Amino acid sequence: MPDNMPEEQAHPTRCGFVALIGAPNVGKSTLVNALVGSKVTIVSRKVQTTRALIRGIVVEGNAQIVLVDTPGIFTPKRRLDRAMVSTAWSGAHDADMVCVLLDARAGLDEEAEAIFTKLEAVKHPKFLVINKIDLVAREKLLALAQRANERIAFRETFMVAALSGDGVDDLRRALAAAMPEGPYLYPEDQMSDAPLRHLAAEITREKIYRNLHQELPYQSTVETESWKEMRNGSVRIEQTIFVERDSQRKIVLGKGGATIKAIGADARKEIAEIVGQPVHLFLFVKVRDNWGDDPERYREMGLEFPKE
Ligand SMILES: Nc1nc2c(ncn2[C@@H]2O[C@H](COP(=O)(O)OP(=O)(O)OP(=O)(O)O)[C@@H](O)[C@H]2O)c(=O)[nH]1
Repeated sequence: MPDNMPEEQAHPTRCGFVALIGAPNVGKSTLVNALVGSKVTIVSRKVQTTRALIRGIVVEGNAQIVLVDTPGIFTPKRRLDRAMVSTAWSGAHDADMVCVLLDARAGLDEEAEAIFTKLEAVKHPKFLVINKIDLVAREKLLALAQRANERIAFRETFMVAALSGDGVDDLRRALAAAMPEGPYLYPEDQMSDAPLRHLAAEITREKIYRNLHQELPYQSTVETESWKEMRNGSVRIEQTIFVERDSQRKIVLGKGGATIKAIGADARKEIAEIVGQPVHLFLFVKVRDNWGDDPERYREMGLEFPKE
């Protein structure tokens, strides 16, 4: 580049927020991972695993795209579920644009219809992303894209398979081009602004699901209580797993502590990979009654506490 042409003038940077909206299990977390190219949020076969807004940050060309990975939007029953839903929708209103995800196989089912109805009030530019195209025949995809576009005026429609990365590059480029001009909001090498403590807690939570399958559905939460950098370059992390009943505590501990040991070993390995230093992980299991009604737990998860 010639000296008399500063880079900013030749290529003004772009930066903006993209809210991902979709029914549970549509593949939002997988898509964030595919767009970012590194693991930032948890992928699970079980629905509703994303409790807080975790952002992935993508740099594409001269644009920084901040992805707001919204929790599954569904009919809220419990108080915690209502908090997730309202956080998700406020994310949509705050963003520069909205990516609406549809599961190619599920199509415009009841859940998708409910989301589309709510989307009518969201004025931001919208992309339609039909995911899991590997599972459905082409003609069906085209018909689905057409029907969805008759309901909502999408700016563009993308067909992707987030799991294999098919179509993801096109989507990333289009998102970059759609971002408003402006300076980067995050350092260029940052992939996620989720604090490491929170990420570490999410990793342990994922390992609990992995190790316990159906035994302990959605009644546990994990908090990182302490994070100490040691002089020898390792980090000492203490986490508490909160459950609702003593019977659940016993399940998490397992016979002779076997289950908690396995959870700890899995989590420690993955956290160490992410922080790039040796990790000593200490897990505690505590019973807390009705944590689902405790405002403090919501704040720690980055959610607003719903009034009713
Ligand atoms: N076949 C196929 N499966 C996919 C694809 N993308 C995601 N999945 C699977 O769909 C399931 C749900 O994916 P997630 O990324 O956890 O879904 P989510 O929308 O983030 O779910 P919540 O966090 O619960 O809202 C996982 O088993 C993924 O492996 C895809 O392109 N093709």
